[in-house]
Amino acid sequence: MWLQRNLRELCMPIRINSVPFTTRISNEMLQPHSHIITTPIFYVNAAPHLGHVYSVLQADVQHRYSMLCGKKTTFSTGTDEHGMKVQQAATVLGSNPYTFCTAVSQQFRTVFDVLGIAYTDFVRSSELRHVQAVSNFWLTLEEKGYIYKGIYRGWYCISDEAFLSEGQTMEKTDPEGNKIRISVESGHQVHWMSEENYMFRLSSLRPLVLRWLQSEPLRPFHFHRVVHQWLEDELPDLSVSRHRNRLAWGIPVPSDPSHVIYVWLDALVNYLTAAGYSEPHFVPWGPSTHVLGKDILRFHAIYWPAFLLAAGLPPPRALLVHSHWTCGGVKMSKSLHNVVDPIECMKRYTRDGLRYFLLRNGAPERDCDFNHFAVHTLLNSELADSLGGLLNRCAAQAINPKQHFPHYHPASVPSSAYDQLQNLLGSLLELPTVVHHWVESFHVNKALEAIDARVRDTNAFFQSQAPWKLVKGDEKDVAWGNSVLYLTLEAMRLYGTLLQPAVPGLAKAILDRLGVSPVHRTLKDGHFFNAVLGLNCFFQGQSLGPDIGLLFPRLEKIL
Ligand SMILES: Nc1ncnc2c1ncn2[C@@H]1O[C@H](COP(=O)(O)OP(=O)(O)OP(=O)(O)O)[C@@H](O)[C@H]1O
Repeated sequence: MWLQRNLRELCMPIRINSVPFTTRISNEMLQPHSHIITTPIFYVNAAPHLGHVYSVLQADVQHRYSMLCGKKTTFSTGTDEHGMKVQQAATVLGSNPYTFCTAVSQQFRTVFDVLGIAYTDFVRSSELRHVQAVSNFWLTLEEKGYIYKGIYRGWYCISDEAFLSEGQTMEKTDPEGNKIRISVESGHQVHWMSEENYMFRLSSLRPLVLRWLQSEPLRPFHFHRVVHQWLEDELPDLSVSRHRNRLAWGIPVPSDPSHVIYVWLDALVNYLTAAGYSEPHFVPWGPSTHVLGKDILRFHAIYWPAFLLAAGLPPPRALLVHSHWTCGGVKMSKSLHNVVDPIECMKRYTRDGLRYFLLRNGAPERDCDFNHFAVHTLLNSELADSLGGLLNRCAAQAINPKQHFPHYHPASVPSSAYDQLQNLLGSLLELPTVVHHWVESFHVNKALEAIDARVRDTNAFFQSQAPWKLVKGDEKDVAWGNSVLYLTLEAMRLYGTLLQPAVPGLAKAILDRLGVSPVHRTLKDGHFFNAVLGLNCFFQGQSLGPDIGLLFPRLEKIL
């Protein structure tokens, strides 16, 4: 009775960090929206590093989390293969651009596969379907009167493939003592450009882009303010082609092959390519969620919605923006050669170890420095000791000789355990909603932090109730000992379910060890803590799966 009454109270809406949550799994979480999740296509001027892997990993979590909620999502990534930087990199190697791109694109694909990225489409911007999509998109913009021929005079940054106003550049003295101009944002050198090319009427779209921004598509919200500020500054029309004499490696303007299409217009359309834009019966695309680094915010938050609105297509539903991984405080970057190799990291920490570290330590609104000591400390503490330790303790042969989910006995709860049990259950019942809130707001780090905190609480509960002693006691003690085991196994089942998007391999190992069938691994079909809630719980009495040994062996000290 006590527990039933208190659980009713526990199911009331509660507030955490002043964010209102309703407990348990709400219908809103399980709406079967169908939408597309994307990463930017990655520029193939050199092999992938940890920063790229982080971007694609964040998108992978969004995709896998949508599936966990029973939603239909597609997830596209790929490689951006046109432009001056690729042309130059291929020339240096004496290769032709396409051969060069094929090799580097394959490197990206291999890293993503090894990392377990569950993309449903991989777009190469050199593919025919993409070339067709870009050509069709250009023709639509032209038909709707958004393209005209004009003279572009201004600064251009080859490294960022970006046009910059005077105010976005500054003067600097290079190490040889020469005065050069650089981009304020990226620090890369800019050059003066004056040439006739095709222009896009970006300035006329400012009101529509501002209206779209009112729907607050940017997460975290901090980036909304940044974009709003940009839109208040001058917004000149955008040069969207280069003369073929200067850049040959690109998609030709359909009506004028002496020009190639601006690489960012080309690259952004990959999202439409993945949605089938070049197919004859393209159905206007549904809600789109783009994951991107803050360095390419302007292209995604101003140019991309403007292009879409001009073409009569819906602008993105959400832009999930992350910050950068740094090495010694400097952005990890191909051109600076200060990169960390993701394959080496996976050899050292395992695939899920690396996934967990990046997702748990990377924060969307601030840069994060990579160092091996931090990886060791985190993985040993949270995966090996805390999560792995808890699984071992509640599933161990010695304490659970029948190797099953014992029955829960409501009447067995001793009064000395009321408060701890009530607090633990309260936080466990609300955990799916807490995780949902953080994943939706693009704070996967905080979702993992919340799970880790509950794992620690469960360990503390297990330690203080000492079921290994209870199961050897009298009938009442045995009933409570079994209830403690049931609660801990259920908590573990909840963690295994919620961890699937972030660390699919470890989560699978947990759920396999608990004997959870594949159909009960979604949020909808989890039915967590039913026995405590007075509902039918078919996990009671069910056998555990085979022993898996250590979930995550402790890492040796770094020498
Ligand atoms: N250090 C990083 N941390 C997080 N994400 C990154 C990092 N570097 C790149 N990315 C992500 O990958 C995308 C593509 O990056 P890009 O190819 O420009 O990498 P880069 O190493 O900075 O290259 P370059 O040195 O040639 O400018 C970025 O827009 C961003 O989303």
